[in-house]
Amino acid sequence: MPTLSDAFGAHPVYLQQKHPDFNSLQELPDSYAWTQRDDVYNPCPSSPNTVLAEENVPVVDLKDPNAPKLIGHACKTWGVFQIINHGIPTTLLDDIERTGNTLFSLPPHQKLKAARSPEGVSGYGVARISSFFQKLMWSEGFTIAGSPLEHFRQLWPQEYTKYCDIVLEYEEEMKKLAGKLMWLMSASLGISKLEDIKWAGPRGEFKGACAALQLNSYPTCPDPDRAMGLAAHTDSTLLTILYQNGISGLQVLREGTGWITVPPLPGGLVINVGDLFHILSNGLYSSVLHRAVVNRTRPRLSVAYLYGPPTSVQISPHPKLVSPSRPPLYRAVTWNEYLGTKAKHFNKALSSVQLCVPISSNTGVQVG
Ligand SMILES: C=C1C[C@]23C[C@@]1(O)CC[C@H]2[C@@]12CCC[C@@](C)(C(=O)O1)[C@H]2[C@@H]3C(=O)O
Ligand SMILES: O=C(O)CCC(=O)C(=O)O
Ligand SMILES: [Fe+2]
Repeated sequence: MPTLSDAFGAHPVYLQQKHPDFNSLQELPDSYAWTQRDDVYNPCPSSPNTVLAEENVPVVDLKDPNAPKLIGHACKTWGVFQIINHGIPTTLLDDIERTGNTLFSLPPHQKLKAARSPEGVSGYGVARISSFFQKLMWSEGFTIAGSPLEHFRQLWPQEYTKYCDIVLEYEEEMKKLAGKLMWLMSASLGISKLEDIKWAGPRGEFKGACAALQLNSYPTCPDPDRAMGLAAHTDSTLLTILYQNGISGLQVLREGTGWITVPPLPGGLVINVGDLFHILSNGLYSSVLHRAVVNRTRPRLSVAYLYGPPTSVQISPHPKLVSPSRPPLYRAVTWNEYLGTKAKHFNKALSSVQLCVPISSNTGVQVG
């Protein structure tokens, strides 16, 4: 079976790998100064700025007996929600945060020893989506797909096993949580039997699921209003579980309203609906457009667990969500194929696999 690491072989991304030492800059270099024109994929250019939210991203307590219903409503109306009481130990969240902080605090030459290659997925570098923009983003990232061992050995020749263990434990816990969320989100669409999702396996544990871990660092910025931490995008995943340290920066686009900040909650995790779940739900749940902004005084760190199916499993609109009045809106794709599409078309990837668009929510369709 192909691995996530094979996804970009056909679509290498050549990026400037050398970052300035962010902390030494007193002024924002022009190459990092974004104007509205640079934010080409922002669908909301007339209100590019944050809206003081009258509405907040829903928060769901996983111990609440009403959680399945609340999750369904959040997915349908927002495409994103936060969870609390999810069972991930705070100590593990602290450990992964410390791992990220230690990694990004290493000297630039050390981090570059673990640089991501143009054809690769894993390693240190600028955001993969940078190639779609003229301006640079005020962030650095480290992607882990498969074992982090070789890269971590380069970063920390003495103590790499300690950090590997933390990453492995974090991935294991995230995988279990992602499986639970998959059932909660699917059940809210009426997909709740084991045989409804074949790749979930005989016990419904989604054992073959694939995932990547993305550590994002957003250093303090001398001119945050003109900088961009991570430009607007949707994740290509089924779902993403995002941990943010105590510092704000994540924003989601609320249709008709604008960019809304998702405040970090102590011990909370943000769940994004990704493009593959959008396809699976036949468009009933939309993947959420999100971005990260930066600030002048407090360095921010986020850790995204990007969760998807086994790379060669075809994801298509679920038969239970398809009817004569609502034919399949998307063609079947594997995650690997879709990552390739995303590497080529970026935010137009979803529409590039669209077969037709609904004219209204319940009636007919229009061929796209
Ligand atoms: C599995 C993956 C999803 C991702 C590409 C990747 O191979 C690993 C990094 C992921 C990430 C994180 C930042 C935003 C994003 C769009 C990107 O450029 O790299 C996502 C990718 C994605 O979801 O498509
Ligand atoms: O840093 C954040 O809040 C967002 C990160 C993100 O969107 C990603 O890693 O895909
Ligand atoms: Fe994202």
